[in-house]
Formats: sequence, structure tokens, C-alpha cells
Amino acid sequence: MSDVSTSPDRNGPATTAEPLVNEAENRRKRANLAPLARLLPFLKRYKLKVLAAIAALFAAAGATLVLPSAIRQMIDQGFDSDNSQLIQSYFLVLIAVVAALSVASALRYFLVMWIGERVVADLRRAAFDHIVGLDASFYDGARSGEILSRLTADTTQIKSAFGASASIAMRNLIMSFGATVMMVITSPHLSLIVLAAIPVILVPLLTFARGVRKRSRMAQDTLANAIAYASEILSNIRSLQAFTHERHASERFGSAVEESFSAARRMTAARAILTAFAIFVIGCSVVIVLWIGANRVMAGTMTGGELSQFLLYSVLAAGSLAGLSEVWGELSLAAGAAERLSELLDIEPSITAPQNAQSVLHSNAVELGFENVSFAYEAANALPALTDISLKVRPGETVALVGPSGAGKSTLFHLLLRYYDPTSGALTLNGTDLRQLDPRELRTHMALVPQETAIFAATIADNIAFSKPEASREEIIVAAKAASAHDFISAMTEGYDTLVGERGITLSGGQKQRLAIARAILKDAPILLLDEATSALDAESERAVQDALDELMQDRTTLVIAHRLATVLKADRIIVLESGRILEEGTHQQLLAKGGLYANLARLQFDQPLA
Ligand SMILES: Nc1ncnc2c1ncn2[C@@H]1O[C@H](COP(=O)(O)OP(=O)(O)OP(=O)(O)O)[C@@H](O)[C@H]1O
Repeated sequence: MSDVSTSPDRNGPATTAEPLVNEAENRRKRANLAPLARLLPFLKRYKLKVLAAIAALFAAAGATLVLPSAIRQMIDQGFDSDNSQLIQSYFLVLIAVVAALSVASALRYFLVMWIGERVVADLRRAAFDHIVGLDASFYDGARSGEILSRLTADTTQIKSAFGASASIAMRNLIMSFGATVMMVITSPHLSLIVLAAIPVILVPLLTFARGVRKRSRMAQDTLANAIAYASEILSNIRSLQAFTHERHASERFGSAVEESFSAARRMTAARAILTAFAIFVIGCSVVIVLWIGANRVMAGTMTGGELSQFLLYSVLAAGSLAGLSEVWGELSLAAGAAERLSELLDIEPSITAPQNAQSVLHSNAVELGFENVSFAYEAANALPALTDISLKVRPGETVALVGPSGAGKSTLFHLLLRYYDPTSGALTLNGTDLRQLDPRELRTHMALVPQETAIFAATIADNIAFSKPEASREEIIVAAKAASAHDFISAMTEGYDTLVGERGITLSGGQKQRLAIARAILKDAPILLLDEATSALDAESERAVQDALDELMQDRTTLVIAHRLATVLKADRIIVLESGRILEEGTHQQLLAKGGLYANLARLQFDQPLA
């Protein structure tokens, strides 16, 4: 039997699921920076800070560009002892420039990092809000590890782009432009030589940088795979241990990590060579300029100060250009990440509220209807899971669903909860088509007790209040008492404040079920969807759970996937499903008398003397 609350995992290991997007397509798109534009709305929220950061950036660049000409003045005039007064004030000005540079740089750093962190925080929130609103058919094909990696690794990549890289790129752009202009002003002749050399330096640098980027992409992809695998393993750790699969898992994770290490190593080696190359080429060009300049100074066509000034500007210009080529790679990585995130943000949930959604009157008298409902899951080769189901569940009635595994019982619940819409036919609530309702509002009318209870790493009280977060402690206790859970909760060291482990690892199966029932009681919804567990509860827990369920089912329209004789005996009607069709319908006695599938199932499943 399946747990309707965790349908994404039902199709076996998530490794078989398709990746969200085609990887080759992804690589093609990564080549340009356009996807970063998608993030502009996030930036626009902080306009003032962005403007301040740009101002600080210009101030820092301006101060840096002032320094070489200050040094030239000092060399050409300062060492002349006639001007000793001048030189003193000159150094004071220089200190003021350095002070301005340091303040502007600190401001730039703070603002840019702040913006980066803020944008990523907003982006993570927006992505999470979006993801939790996506419908079941999205999760049928998604890997949770991959989604997590988008929420963490991709956003981190964007943070570094918005933080460090974007500011370095802008600073380098401004600096290379400013320094080039100053070079030309200082010495047009030497500038010509340097400008002619720029393509010789840049072309191989950019080509090489592309190789670095490709390798770094590979390192990232392999790491994402390793992380997706680890998250899959951790969420199934018990089964892993039960099948003593640890060594295999460690080997697989180990080799994924090693693969990502060697990809990172290749990237680092390429980067190291790039750095050596850049330093060599830039160094040589500086030496050549120095060489030519020195000859000009000796020939008396240039002053020593001019040459120093020019050299400093050319070092600044060349350094900025080299830096630019490096951050370009990082920016395009961030563009790749932004692209991946945008794809996720662009996925529209297919189950949405219609415009002018009708609302359901809150009342306990709810009638459910299936009118010629057929449904097939979207998965490739999926056979129809339900075919031509017509059924009415009257207000307050309890209908038990019985049938062999795969008959479509959980699918009926999925459609009622509007995880999916039927392929044809309609489901109704008090006569209104469910598609006319907001799925969120619809679900407030239903309480689901799944076969496997989702327990969160929180206190027992918080776990019960999951269905009604505003519930008071008294309400929680009343619900727990009605669910026969109060006694075992009170026996715990910290009672309702006891922390339970992730997925309720510290609780027994029966205890978790009773918490789920308490949750449903607290929700107090008029429709009850109950997926009974077959897990072997001892007789006492079974009775406790049964009492709790009886209490819960009172006066509610109830659909129950039945595994207990007690449940089918109490049901007003039993519907027998097979291969997605209704095969038989009636009370326990009527169906037994018929001697059909139900009689067979009852004999096998309930393992009880059949009255
Ligand atoms: N998310 C899904 N994607 C594709 N096919 C699915 C999905 N969920 C269920 N199915 C298929 O739909 C059919 C009906 O499944 P369903 O879970 O409703 O049966 P069930 O009667 O609840 O079975 P069980 O008692 O074993 O849980 C099965 O053939 C199943 O393989």
C-alpha cells in the first residue's frame, strides 16, 4: 500500500527520475550572461544600496588612478630640496587620497557583499516558496537532491557573482578604462605600443579562460551528483543498513567525490597555468615598456616621473584586464546557475485555483462524488490507474475501499486531494467540480491520515499542531487524548515538549499513527481520508488506534483504504476495486455472500473467521 502523503517516492529509487533539464542544452545556455538579467528584479529592491556601491566603486577607482600621477609629481619635483615645504603638504594629500581609497574600498566591499547575501537570501526564499507550491506531477519526475542543490549550490554561485565577481568586474572595467585614458594622456607614444600589445595578451588569455570555465563546470556538476546521491542515501538510511549496503554506498559516494576532486584538480591546474601565463605575458610587456621608456628618459624625451606614472597606469590597466578575463568565467558560471534556478521558478504548477474560485461552505454535511472518472499518471507507459469510476459518498457516510495492490485506491485519494486532476470525468464536493475550487481551500476540508505518518524534527506538540499551527496546548492535549496518544506522550521525559528525531525515528509505528490521528482530530475537517496501515500493531495498540479512529470517523464523510476487519465491518459500504475499476459494492455480508473477489480478498487479507 502506499502513502499518499509521500507520493513522490513511490516509484522506486529517485535515481531513475529524469533530470529536470537537458544537460547539453544547459551547457549551451551557460555560454552567455543573459540569464543574469533574470535576477535584476531582486536587485531593484535595493536600488539605494546598489547606487551607493557603484558610487563607492567609482570613488575607489578614482583614488587609485590619482596615485600614479601623485607619484610622478613626487619623483619629478618632490626630491628637489627647494620644495621641501611643498613635499610635506604633498604627502599629507597623498595620505588623504589613501584614506579615501581605503574608506571607499571598505564601503564597496560591505555594500557589494551585503547585496550579494541579500539577493541570495531572497532568491532562496522565492525558490522555496515556489517549490513547495508545485504539484505532485512535478515531484513524480524530480530528484529532491537536485532541487536541494539548486537551492544551495546554485544560489551560492550567484552570491559570489553578485558579491565579489560583479564588483571586481565593474572595478576592473572602470580601472582598465581609466588607466588606459591616463596612459594616453601621460604618453601617447608609449600608449600606442602598449595598446598594440593588448590583443596579443588578451586573445590567448580569454581562450585559456574558457577552458578553465569548462573544467570548473565539470567539477560543479560532479559535485552536485555526489550531493544528490548522499541526500538520497541519508533519507533511506535505515533500509541501507538493513540491507548492509553501507560499503557499497560508501564506495559509490567515495568515487563520486573522487571524480569531483579530479575535476577540481584539473580545473585548478588549468587555472594555475593561466595565472603563470598571465603573469609572464603582463610582466614581459611591462619590462618592454620600461625598456623603451628608459631609453627615452636617457635620451631626455621623457622625465623619470612620467615613465613611473606611465608604468603604474599600464600595470593597473593590464592587471584589470587580466582580472576581468578571470571573473568573466565566474560570471558565466553564475549565469548557468541563474538559468537553472529560473527554470525551476518558471515551472508553473498545473493544479491551480481558477479565477473566481468558488468557496465551499464550512459544514459537516459534505457529499463527495466521482462521475465517470478516468485517470492515468503522466509517467511514460503509464496504464490508466482509474477507469470510469462513478461513486457517491453521502454526508457522514463511511466507505471502505478494498482491492489488491495497484488497484487504484491511493489514486482515488490523490484525485480527491487534487494532487492531480482526472483525465476525464469529474470529482465533486457538494455538487461543485473540484476544479472550480482553490486546491488549498479544498484541502482545508479534508483530514488525511496517511499510512506512513510524516513526522518532523520538532516537539510532539508541534508535530500534532502541524494540522493547525495556531492550536493552543489545551486543544493539542484534547486531540491527543481522543487519539489515545496522551498516555504514551505523558510517559515521555518531557511530555509534549519531547523532541522527536527527524522522520519520527524515536517513535514506534503505532505511536506515529496515533499522532497522525491526533493531527486529524485537531484539524476537525468534515472529510476524512484514511489510509489504514497493515503494520503489525500489537493487540493493545491496535485497539487504541481503532478507538481513536472510531472517534474520528463520527459524523464525518469518510473514505478509508481498509485493511482491518473491524473497519470493513463498520463501514456503511465497501467498494471493491480491481485494475482501476469498481468491481463490487455492498456491505461485508452482501459481498461475502456474493463469493467474488471480495470474499477471496477477505479470506486472505483479514485472516479472520468470516461471519
Ligand atoms: N506517481 C505515480 N506515477 C505513475 N504511476 C503511478 C503513480 N502512483 C501510482 N501509480 C500507478 O497507478 C496504479 C494504481 O496505484 P495506486 O497506488 O492507486 O494503487 P493502490 O490500490 O493504492 O495500491 P497499494 O495498495 O499497493 O498502495 C498502479 O499501477 C501504480 O503503479
